[in-house]
Amino acid sequence: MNADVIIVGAGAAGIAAAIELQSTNLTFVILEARDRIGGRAYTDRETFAPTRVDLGASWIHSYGPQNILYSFHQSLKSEDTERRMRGTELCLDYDGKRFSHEAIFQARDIYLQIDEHIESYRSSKEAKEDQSIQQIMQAIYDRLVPNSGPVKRLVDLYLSGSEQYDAADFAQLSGKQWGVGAADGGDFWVPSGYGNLIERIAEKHNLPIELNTLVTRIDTTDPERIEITTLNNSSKFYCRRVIITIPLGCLKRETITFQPPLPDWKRQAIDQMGMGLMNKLIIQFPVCFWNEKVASFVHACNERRGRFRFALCLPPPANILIFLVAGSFAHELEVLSDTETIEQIMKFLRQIFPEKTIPDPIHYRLTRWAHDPLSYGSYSYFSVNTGPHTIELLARETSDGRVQWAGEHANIDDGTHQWSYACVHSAFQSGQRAAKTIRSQLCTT
Ligand SMILES: Cc1cc2nc3c(=O)[nH]c(=O)nc-3n(C[C@H](O)[C@H](O)[C@H](O)COP(=O)(O)OP(=O)(O)OC[C@H]3O[C@@H](n4cnc5c(N)ncnc54)[C@H](O)[C@@H]3O)c2cc1C
Repeated sequence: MNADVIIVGAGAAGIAAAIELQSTNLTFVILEARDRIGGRAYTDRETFAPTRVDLGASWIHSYGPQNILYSFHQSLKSEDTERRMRGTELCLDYDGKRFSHEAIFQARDIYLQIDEHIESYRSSKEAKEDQSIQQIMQAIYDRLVPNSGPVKRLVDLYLSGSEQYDAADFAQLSGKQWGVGAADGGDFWVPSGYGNLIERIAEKHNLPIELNTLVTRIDTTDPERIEITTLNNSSKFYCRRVIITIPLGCLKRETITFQPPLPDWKRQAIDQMGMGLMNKLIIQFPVCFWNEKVASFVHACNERRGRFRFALCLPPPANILIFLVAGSFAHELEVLSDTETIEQIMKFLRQIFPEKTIPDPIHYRLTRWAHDPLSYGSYSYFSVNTGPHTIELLARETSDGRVQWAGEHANIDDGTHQWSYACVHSAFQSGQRAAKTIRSQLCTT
């Protein structure tokens, strides 16, 4: 098959690139390995029906009229009643009790001092060498945080919020990039599912997508045409330009062979940028044994930061708890069986709700994004010695501009406050940018 442009991957980046190409007279097709579109934005409609639950992205970050995905949501939202996640957030100690005001006050103060310390390292010109957040904060942490007790647990809880957001541990995260790329604005929970929204955007545009088509090789040796080999059909695809949107985790594992091999600078950027892990443990109960006005809870623990630290609570009739686990703890859980993980969660729930009789779950779904061969992780993070310059390399074209790169990890910093990475709208923006470049290369008007 021949096309002017082939887009590899039908996640947010691939779909955005295709929509952009529709305004040209170029022929194009998206090749997608899965039997569905959306990639890491995927809504499970079956397990908890009629409730829909996102297994990947669920919030439009920095939402508002400037965010194209929020604009799409507003124009397509017939089935959504607009709402953010409302309700209270509970903050629970390891045994389910509330913290005293005094402990909260003290812990906040210490947390702000640690945060300020990392921030001053980040902005100081002397800090030429990058270090992990763990290294930067160790001394001040040891000095300010008590060895045990509620204040320590609370400080750990506050700190682990950043680890959860970045889907990696402080020992891996770059101190120089602390807070970089976290665009302003609130988070909007897409009630009918972020994956569902992406599907509806694609449907509305009636995009040409070949599902179940795993790309294995991209050959740019011939200057006239690029040859694309797929696993499941003997015929090859030929094109003038290709846009690669497969996840950073797949690029790290070299799931596609490039001929000629990728230049060293590209390979190094792929190797250096971090691929984080965030998993969702979604559990449905026959009854709502928690206060149904509670929208989420955070939990402090004794042993180590960031275990079952955060759960979203969907009220009746859904009766669903969604735990978000990240970093090394998420990796540890991925290798356990479902039964072992559910046992851990039930033990945990019985510990924090000791006065309740908690029934066994009726349905559950546990994601394993690190073992998914079409993502190998959840989303990118700045590891030590990486930064926006690494994203610029990840996004930079190869093969004389015939190969364009997009995806959540390849959204170039445009110098505005709107810039972001590692999220659905960064993927979308990167796809638009790649397609615009091809339009400027191949179209005269
Ligand atoms: C648990 C979790 C929670 C998240 N929460 C949020 C959130 O609340 N808000 C937010 O904005 N972001 C969130 N994210 C991140 C967000 O989901 C991603 O940044 C975004 O969806 C990435 O889009 P993409 O197009 O770059 O990649 P993908 O969506 O991964 O698309 C790439 C596509 O390429 C396909 N592919 C891979 N290899 C091949 C191949 N060889 N041949 C053909 N096709 C291939 C894949 O199947 C996939 O469909 C979350 C992610 C996870 C996992």
